Amino acid sequence: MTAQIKELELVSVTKRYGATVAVDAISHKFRPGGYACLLGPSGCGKSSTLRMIAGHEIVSDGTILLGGADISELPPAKRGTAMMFQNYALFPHLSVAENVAFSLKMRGVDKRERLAKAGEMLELVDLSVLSDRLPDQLSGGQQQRVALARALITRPQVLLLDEPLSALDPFLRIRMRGELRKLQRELGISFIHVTHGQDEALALADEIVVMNDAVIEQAGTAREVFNAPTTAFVAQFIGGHNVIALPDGHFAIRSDAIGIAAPDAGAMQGNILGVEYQGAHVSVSAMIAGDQEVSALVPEGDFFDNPLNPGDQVGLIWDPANLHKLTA
Ligand SMILES: Nc1ncnc2c1ncn2[C@@H]1O[C@H](COP(=O)(O)OP(=O)(O)OP(=O)(O)O)[C@@H](O)[C@H]1O
Repeated sequence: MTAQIKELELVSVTKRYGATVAVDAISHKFRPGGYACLLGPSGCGKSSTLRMIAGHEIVSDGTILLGGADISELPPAKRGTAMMFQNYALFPHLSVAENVAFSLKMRGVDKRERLAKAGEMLELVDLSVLSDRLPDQLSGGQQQRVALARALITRPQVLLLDEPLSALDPFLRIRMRGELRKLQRELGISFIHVTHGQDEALALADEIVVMNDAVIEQAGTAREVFNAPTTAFVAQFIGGHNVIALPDGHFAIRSDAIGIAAPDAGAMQGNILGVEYQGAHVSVSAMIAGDQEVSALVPEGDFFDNPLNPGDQVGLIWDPANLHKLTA
C-alpha cells in the first residue's frame, strides 16, 4: 500500500457560509505518507477544511489536488480519501462486519468479497473476534476501531480524522493515540487529523499545521513548530512558551529555557509572583519590566537547592539564541 502515495495539495482553498469566511484562501502541500495534524482553537476552520478535502462540503473557491489531479468537484467516494467521524457514525442495527463492509455494498461489491475484505480490515485493527457484535455491545475504543476499519476498507490515499480521540477518556485517548500512529506507519498512507489539543498534535504528527481565524499561521514538523513558533498566537497556543516584548521586538522563549539567578545577575530582573510544583519541574512565574509576566520551568532538584517564594527578587537568565523573533 505504501507504493506511490499521492500528494494532497490545497491551492487557495476558501470556505464561506453566507457572510462567514470559515477558511480563507489557504494553500498547503501535505507530505505524502505523513501524519499531519490540523491544530487550532474552536472555530478556526479545521473541520471545514477537512470536510472540503473529504467532499462533504463544497469548496467556495480554490482547488484541491490529489497527485496533481483536481478532486474538488468529485463525490466523496471517488476522491481517494476517506473520513472517520468524531462520533464514529456507526449504524446501530448492523453488525461490526456489516458496518465495515458498508461502503463496498454501496459500490456493488458482492457479499462474499465485501465480507472477506471487512475481515481483513478487522484483523488490521485487531477486532476479528467481535465481528458479529452490534455497535452498542462495544466499548468506546472498540467502536473507534470499527470506524477506522470502515474508513480504511476503500483503501484511501488519505485518511481524514475529525477529532478522533475526543470521545474517549484520557487513559484510552493516550492508548488509541499510539495505535493510530502505529496504524499510519503500517499502512504508509497520509493521515490528516484535526485536533485542538497541542499535546495530541505534538505526540502524533510528522507535520503540524496550525490554523487560526481561517488561515494557516504556521506549518512545520512538530519540533520546528514547538521550538521556533513564528507568531505570538502559535507560541501561546502550542504552550510552554513566553511571549516577551523587548526593545527590539517581540520574542518567544520556551519556559524551560529561562533560568533563575541572583537579583543582580541575568538578562532581566523579576519579582516572583507564584510557584507551582509540577513534579519533575517547578513552574515559577515572575513579573518583569513593562508589567510582563513570564514563567520559568525549573528542574525540581535545582529549585529545591535554592527555594523561592512569592515576593522574592530574582534575575532571569537566558541564552539569546533561544529567543525567537515573532513576525506577528
Ligand atoms: N454549516 C455552517 N454554517 C454556517 N457557519 C458554519 C458552518 N459550519 C461552520 N461554520 C462556521 O465556520 C467557522 C469555522 O468552523 P469549523 O467547524 O470549520 O471550525 P473548527 O476549527 O473545526 O472548530 P471546532 O474545533 O469547534 O469544531 C466557525 O465560525 C463556524 O461557526
